[in-house]
Amino acid sequence: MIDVQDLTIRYGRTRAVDHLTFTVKPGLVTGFLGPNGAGKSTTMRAILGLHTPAAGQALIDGRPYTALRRPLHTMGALLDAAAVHGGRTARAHLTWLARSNHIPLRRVEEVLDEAGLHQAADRRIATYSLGMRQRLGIAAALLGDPQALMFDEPLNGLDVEGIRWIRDLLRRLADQGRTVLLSSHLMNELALTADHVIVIAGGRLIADTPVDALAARFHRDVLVRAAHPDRLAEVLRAHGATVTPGPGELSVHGLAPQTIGELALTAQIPLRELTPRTATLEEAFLELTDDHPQEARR
Ligand SMILES: Nc1ncnc2c1ncn2[C@@H]1O[C@H](COP(=O)(O)OP(=O)(O)OP(=O)(O)O)[C@@H](O)[C@H]1O
Repeated sequence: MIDVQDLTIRYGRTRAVDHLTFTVKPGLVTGFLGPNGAGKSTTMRAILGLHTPAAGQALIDGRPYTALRRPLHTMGALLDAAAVHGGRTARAHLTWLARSNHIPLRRVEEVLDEAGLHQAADRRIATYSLGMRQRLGIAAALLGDPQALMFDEPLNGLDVEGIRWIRDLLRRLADQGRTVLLSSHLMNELALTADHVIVIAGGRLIADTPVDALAARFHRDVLVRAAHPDRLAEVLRAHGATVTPGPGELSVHGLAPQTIGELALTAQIPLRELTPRTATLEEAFLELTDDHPQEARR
């Protein structure tokens, strides 16, 4: 469990994170979303104790990261895939990490396998693509077999196969009951990956919701095509709907598709199309951040 409580982080006069509160629960993949500069990386660094908050705190299983006795066994993190020594091989890097954290060396082979890096394990990291570095960073995060995992923009630089790999891995980790938090500025990419999303803009929380509920909340209207649109519009309005006629179609707000169908049947008006329209997650996200223009811009 990751608990962010009233967290405020300043860079000089900029408040990068502003009284932010949320909880990341075990057993779910939680997406951490926000436009560039929203404060995601700053929050993640603060969770790892790399920033001193101006107010509030971030706890992992009830303790600040810096107070964890065996941090790599409790929380694994990938913040910046480029931040590894290019002259080393992946195996040497992981071996050094394992040795310095009292982790059995067999874990090195296990995480190399998990990350699909076995064949490249003895190559210098400098020769790795960004996607391979992401895999190595994830392998390092998994090394201590931690209950909580946090990845900053792990989908960046991955090809289609890499994205599928990471989706499966995150799902497996969550199904094992672990706490999984990953950030992204790309809503639609996360839609297929996350169960729950926390959305921030300008360092403030703007949504903390299951992914499905977010899409449902941005339910738009029902598109209706009918044999007698004018007559149907009258019927629907009489039942409380707001109807906006368009070329050959009606946009209906305020009535469920099922009700519209039943009313049309009763009025003996043949329907040709009845389509509920929801915003894509990307549109929902833009709408959310548009509600907070001053924050999103800052
Ligand atoms: N070292 C720093 N010094 C000063 N300001 C910073 C520093 N790092 C980040 N900021 C500012 O803090 C705010 C939050 O940045 P942060 O990197 O946490 O956002 P983010 O959501 O991770 O965005 P991105 O996806 O672009 O990394 C931004 O306004 C950014 O310009």
